[in-house]
Amino acid sequence: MSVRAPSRPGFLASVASVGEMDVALAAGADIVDLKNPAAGALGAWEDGALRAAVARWRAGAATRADLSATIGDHPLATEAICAATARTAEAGVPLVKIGFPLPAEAAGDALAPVLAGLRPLARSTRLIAVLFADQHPDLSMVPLFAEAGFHGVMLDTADKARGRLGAHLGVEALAGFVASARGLGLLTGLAGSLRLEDIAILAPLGPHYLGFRGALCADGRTGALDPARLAAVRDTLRGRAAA
Ligand SMILES: O=C[C@H](O)COP(=O)(O)O
Repeated sequence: MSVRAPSRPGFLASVASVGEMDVALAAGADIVDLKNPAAGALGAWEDGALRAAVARWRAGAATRADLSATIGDHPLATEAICAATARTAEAGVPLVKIGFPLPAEAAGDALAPVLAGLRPLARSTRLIAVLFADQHPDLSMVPLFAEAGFHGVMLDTADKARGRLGAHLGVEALAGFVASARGLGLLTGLAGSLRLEDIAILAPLGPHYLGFRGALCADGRTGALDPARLAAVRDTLRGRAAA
């Protein structure tokens, strides 16, 4: 599966409710990401809300925005990850984001059964692996996700109190991650308490999208979305392309 290289990074906005989904769509987000920030880095929505959001998104099919959802924070255990992924996919979410706590010191063997369990789901739903920059991730494992049929891979941070993406991985490491994932035909994303000023640093690395939550809220990532902040991120991303 190959993913076209971007002329500019797209705008992923994480939203906590159907109302916020509407706000993000109106603001021109490229991917609206259903996530419960109060329940953790990759906090999941309840089934009913997921299905309502999917129905609303489908009804507004004129929008070119894509729809993703996170499955919740889970340990690297096959049963828990596969069940949560299946639940999210069955709700009709087209892009499902799955967190993999993959510290470099962890045995690669721990990943194999999880990927084997997810492989059938990857045939019908676009799966995105999320690695956590603040957990010393083993980025050499990225090809394993491509081999398992994943659509994409992204970096985020697990502990939002421990600084932004750039506090954990330098530009060189991030550039290497993006280049190697793109080379494998994967959709690539970067996130992790990003602020407006991170866009100028990260956009030139060529990720397909940059993901935001905290920077879009007036009172922190568990607060409400602020349309003015959404517009500022959108405009900065677009201005970058025009430059
Ligand atoms: O997927 C993107 C995340 O929701 C980013 O959240 P954050 O900006 O609060 O780290």
